Amino acid sequence: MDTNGSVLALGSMSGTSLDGVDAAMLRTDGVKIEAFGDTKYRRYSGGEQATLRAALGRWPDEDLGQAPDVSLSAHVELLLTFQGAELVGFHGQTLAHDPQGRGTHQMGDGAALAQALGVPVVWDFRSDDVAKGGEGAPLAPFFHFACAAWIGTTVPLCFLNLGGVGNLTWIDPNKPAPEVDGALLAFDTGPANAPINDLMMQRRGLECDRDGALAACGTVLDSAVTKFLDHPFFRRSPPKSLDRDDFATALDLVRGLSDADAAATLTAMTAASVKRGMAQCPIPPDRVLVTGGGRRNPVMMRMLQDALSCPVIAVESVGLDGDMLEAQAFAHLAVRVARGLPTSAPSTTGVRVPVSGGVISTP
Ligand SMILES: Nc1ncnc2c1ncn2[C@@H]1O[C@H](COP(=O)(O)OP(=O)(O)OP(=O)(O)O)[C@@H](O)[C@H]1O
Ligand SMILES: CC(=O)N[C@H]1[C@@H]2OC[C@@H](O2)[C@@H](O)[C@@H]1O[C@H](C)C(=O)O
Repeated sequence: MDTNGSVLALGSMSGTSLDGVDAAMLRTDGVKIEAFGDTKYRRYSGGEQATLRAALGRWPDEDLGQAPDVSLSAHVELLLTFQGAELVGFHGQTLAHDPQGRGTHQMGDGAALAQALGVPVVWDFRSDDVAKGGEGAPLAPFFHFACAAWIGTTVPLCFLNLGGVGNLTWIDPNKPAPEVDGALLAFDTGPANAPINDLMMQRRGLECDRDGALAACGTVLDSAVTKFLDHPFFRRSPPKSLDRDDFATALDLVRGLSDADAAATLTAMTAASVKRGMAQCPIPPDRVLVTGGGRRNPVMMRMLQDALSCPVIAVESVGLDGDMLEAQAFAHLAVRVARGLPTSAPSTTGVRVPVSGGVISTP
């Protein structure tokens, strides 16, 4: 720990798209971002991805096959390549998420990781929040609040993460802390890339609609988008969260369409769900800063810009790294947990009171 209380933390994230592990160093006291550090990515092989995919939807008391070993060894391999970390934030792999039912399951043994790395590890970030009545997600918003301070904004803005699932954070940067009433509103917006990836895999054996190339050739079936928006999720008030496959019905709505029309329609569904979410923000944001893989899809970005009435731009425009923001978030959150600071609040997860989630394991 530095004399000013800041910690060199290493965060890691294995997201719902199951493509690999992101890791990033961050110097922070859990409040202020002092400096961004090294980032690295470790892709899952096809075989590893298939093992993880086979475990999706399973709970800790169910047979997870080789998935825990695959995930842990990928994390150890990647995280050992970093030097100087004083604390690790380990998100793990979400396999199942049902906050109003069975809870939330981020596969990963933080105690074993601490042993392997020889560094304290903060993990299981979401369970406490769920136990106290929260959605357990999204958790990046407390880091988004620190990012808003880092970029020096004085007007409300939004971060939009377009991963497998989409999530939106509205921020009033003039509030003194993220847990204060009115500082944040955060929630999952709907599916983002997951249904598009599933379509591409089913119809073409491809991982994703790279650069929106297929969607760009298609025509949106508006009636399918309207039916999609009929889902009860869109009538719920935020905060609210989703499991990766909660919107499997989206694929049914495009079943009869050509590949290109189906890709275009699923992409339009993502934009339409963000538009719905934006209407739930307290006041319109100055701009929407987009992070996550979806910002690389120009068709998705164009549809979003057409749907929203403020600039929609990638986070790179303000000097942030849209591939690593979630890994950085779990570095930041790890330091908050170590310092006993909250990581979620009623306005981000619906938890009854602000909660400092997470378990700390020492080597
Ligand atoms: N060039 C691209 N063109 C189109 N889509 C892309 C491109 N690059 C990435 N993507 C999409 O982004 C996805 C990966 O996004 P990201 O890494 O943000 O997801 P994640 O972190 O796994 O998910 P989540 O945030 O839901 O946990 C890919 O699966 C793909 O669908
Ligand atoms: C349960 C879970 O892992 N949710 C993820 C998922 O991926 C995006 C969205 O759904 C978000 O709610 C969350 O991840 C980010 C990192 C978060 O907690 O902020």
